[in-house]
Amino acid sequence: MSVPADAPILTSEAMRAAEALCAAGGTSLAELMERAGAAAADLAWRMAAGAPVLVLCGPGNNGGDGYVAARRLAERGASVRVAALAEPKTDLARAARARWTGGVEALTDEMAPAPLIADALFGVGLTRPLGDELAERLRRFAGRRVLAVDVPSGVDADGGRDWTPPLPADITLALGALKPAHVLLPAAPYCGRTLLAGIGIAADRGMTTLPRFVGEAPDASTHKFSRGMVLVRAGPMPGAAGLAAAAALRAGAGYVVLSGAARAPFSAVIAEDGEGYAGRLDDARLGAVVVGPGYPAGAALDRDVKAALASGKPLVLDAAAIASALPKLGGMTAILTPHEGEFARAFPDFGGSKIERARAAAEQSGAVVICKGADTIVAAPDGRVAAAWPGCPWLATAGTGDVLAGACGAMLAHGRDPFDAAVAAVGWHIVRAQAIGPGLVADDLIRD
Ligand SMILES: NC(=O)C1=CN([C@@H]2O[C@H](COP(=O)(O)OP(=O)(O)OC[C@H]3O[C@@H](n4cnc5c(N)ncnc54)[C@H](OP(=O)(O)O)[C@@H]3O)[C@@H](O)[C@H]2O)[C@H](O)CC1
Ligand SMILES: [K+]
Repeated sequence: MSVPADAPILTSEAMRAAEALCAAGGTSLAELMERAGAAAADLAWRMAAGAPVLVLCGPGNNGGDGYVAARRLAERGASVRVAALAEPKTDLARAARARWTGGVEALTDEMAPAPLIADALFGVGLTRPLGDELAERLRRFAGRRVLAVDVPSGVDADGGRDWTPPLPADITLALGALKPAHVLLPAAPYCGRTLLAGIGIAADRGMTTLPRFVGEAPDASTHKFSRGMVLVRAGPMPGAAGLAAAAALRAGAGYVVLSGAARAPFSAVIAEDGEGYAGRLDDARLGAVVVGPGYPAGAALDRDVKAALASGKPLVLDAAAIASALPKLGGMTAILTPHEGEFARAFPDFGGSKIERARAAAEQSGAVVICKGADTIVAAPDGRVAAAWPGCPWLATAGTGDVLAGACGAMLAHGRDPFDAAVAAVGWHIVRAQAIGPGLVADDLIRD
C-alpha cells in the first residue's frame, strides 16, 4: 500500500470545479476523459503484460473512462472485453461508448472473468452504496489482478461514509488528483497501491499527501540554542514525558529540559524537579513547550497548562492537555495531537470525514491539529491539510504518541510555521518507524 508523496488531494466537489476551470480554459471534458482513459489503458497494458483484460463499465463518466481505455488497449493489440452494468447515462460516456467498436457483454453472474479486471464502474459520482447483488457479483472477481479506475467502485470518494468496496484493487489510478478515499480509512487499504495520472487539470495544493521527510543538517553557524530549546513538563507518569523529551532531542532540538521528572531518558536531557517550571517558561531562548504526555486530567494539569499558555510560547498539547487548554487557546501558536478518543472528547460536535473533522477542529481552535491514527491527518486553521496514509503500522503501540509530541516540540522550537512543523514531525516519526519495522517499541524510536 502506498500513495505518491506530496500529491494533491481534491474532494469530488473540488474536482468538478477544477474540471469546469479546465473546460473554461479550452480543454474539453471529452479531452479530459480521453486522457484519463489513455492513462488507464497504459497502466492496464503494463499490468496485463499480454494477458486478456476485462473492462467493467458503469453508467457515468467513470464508465466512459473504461470505454476509452478499452478502445486504446485494443488499438495496441491487447485482448480486451467490455462488460457494462447499464447503458451510458452521460453524453460523454455515450460518446466514448460509441467509439468502442467491440462487443459489450452484460455484467452477469455467468460471465467469464479475465486475468486483469479494470474496474470502471463508479468513480466520484457514487451517491449510495452498491446494491448487494452487484457487490456479490463483483466479489466473484476477487483474486484476479484488479486495476481500479479513479477509485475502487463502491467507496465514498470523499471519505465521509464507511462504504467498503466489494472488489479490492491491486493498483488504483487516481485521475487528476487523489481523492480523500485514497488516504482515509476504511477505503484506503482497498486501493492497494495508488498512482496518480495527471490529466491536465490544475489541482489546488491546499490539501496534499505528506511530503517526503528530509532532515536538515545543521550548518556551521548553528549552536544548541539556535537549533531550538524545548521544555517538556512531566506529570505523574514521567516515563511518557521522558519519551517526548528524548524524541525532541532526536528530532533535532538542541537543548531539552524535562521538568518534574527525577530521571532523564538520556544524559543529554536536563531533568529537574518541577519547582523551576515557571522560571523555565520565562527563558527567552525557549522555543516550544510540550505538555500532556503521561499527564492525566486534573487540577495539576490545568495549573501547568495555564502557566504554559500564559508564557506565550509555542505549545504542543497532547492527551488531556488538549481539552484543558482548548477554551483559552485563542491566537496561540499550538499543535494539538489527539488520537480518535481524545479528539471526540475535545471536539464532540464535528462530523463528516476525518479530513473535514480535522479541518473544523483546526479552524475552531486556531491551532494545528494532528489527528493521529493509521490515517493521520494534519490540519491548519487556514484550511491546509496533509494526509499521512499509509504511515507505518508498527506505530500502533504504547508511547509512540509521546514520541510524536516531542518531535513536534523540536520542529516548532526550530522556528517553523506550526503546520510545517507538524508535517515534519509526522514525517520524521514515520521514517524512523519504517527503519525499525516489525517489533517496534516506542523506545526504539528514540534510540540510535
Ligand atoms: N475528474 C476529471 O477531471 C475527470 C473525471 N472523469 C471520470 O468521471 C468520474 C465521475 O463521473 P460521474 O459521471 O460524475 O460519476 P460516476 O461515473 O462515478 O457514477 C455516476 C453514475 O452512477 C450512478 N450511481 C451512483 N451510485 C450508484 C449505485 N449505488 N448503484 C448504481 N448506480 C449508481 C449514478 O446514477 P444516479 O441515479 O445517482 O444519477 C450515475 O449514473 C470520475 O471518477 C472519473 O473516473 C472523466 O473522465 C472526465 C475527467
Ligand atoms: K472505479
